[in-house]
Amino acid sequence: MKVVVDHVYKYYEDRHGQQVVALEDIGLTIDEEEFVVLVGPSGCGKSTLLNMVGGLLSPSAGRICVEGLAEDRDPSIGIVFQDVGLFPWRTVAGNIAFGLEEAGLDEAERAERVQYYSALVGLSGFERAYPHQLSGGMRQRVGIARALAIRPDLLLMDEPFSALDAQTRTLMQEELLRIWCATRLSTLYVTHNIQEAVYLADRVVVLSRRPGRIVSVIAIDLPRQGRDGEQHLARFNAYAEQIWGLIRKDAQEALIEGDGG
Ligand SMILES: Nc1ncnc2c1ncn2[C@@H]1O[C@H](COP(=O)(O)OP(=O)(O)OP(=O)(O)O)[C@@H](O)[C@H]1O
Repeated sequence: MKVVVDHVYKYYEDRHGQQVVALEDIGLTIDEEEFVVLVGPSGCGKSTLLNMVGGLLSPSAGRICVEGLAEDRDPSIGIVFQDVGLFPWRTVAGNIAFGLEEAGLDEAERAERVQYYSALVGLSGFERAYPHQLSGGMRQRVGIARALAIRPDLLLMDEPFSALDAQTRTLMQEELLRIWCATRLSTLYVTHNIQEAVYLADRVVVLSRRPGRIVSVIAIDLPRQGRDGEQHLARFNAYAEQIWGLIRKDAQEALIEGDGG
């Protein structure tokens, strides 16, 4: 499935009732089996754009549509947020099965999917554990399994690893890449972290400070496996520097003026 974001604007009202332009004239596609990463300074509208693609917010102007769905139906969308929002009273299996119950799958099919997706995210053996018994990285794995278990047409991830410590984060990026290669879902991923963007993306979309506009779209022409290894280090770093060069001034200004709050 392909997502087309066509001349999209988003306006908010600030606390004085003034109209604020959060996003301006956004044009973007997420192709079939493509991993697109959004980066930009704090408050540039990354989450707003992701939420609009996910249908949680409406554009103020412009349109977002999908192409290439086999049947005439609304797309199904899996979402993973930074705060994974597991139900504390449900086990890992119960959390993964939640969307499947909503979708009316019978018990046998639910059990099969729970088993498959627990294994895919590396949680086999933890199906009966409760969220409080898991580490932060494991909770994110549950969130990913829950999002994938509904077999979505599109995967949206909003800073899913930003609350994790640096080492766990690195491991989870590797895990995500492995999982993504197994599913190859069209994915939109938001992050502040430029290394993470270069590591994961087919294309990195750089947004400017408010009003958020697309400053640049950078195709990462590196192999998926071993992308950050010795062999590709110089090019990996060159991409990261290029992106940081595009964001740096805006990020400094956002820091001083306190955007995003
Ligand atoms: N409900 C709202 N009402 C008013 N303004 C809002 C609302 N939601 C977001 N904004 C403003 O719109 C802009 C974009 O917010 P958004 O959260 O999408 O940015 P972001 O790039 O995801 O930020 P961050 O990187 O800090 O998470 C910000 O200036 C924010 O303050």
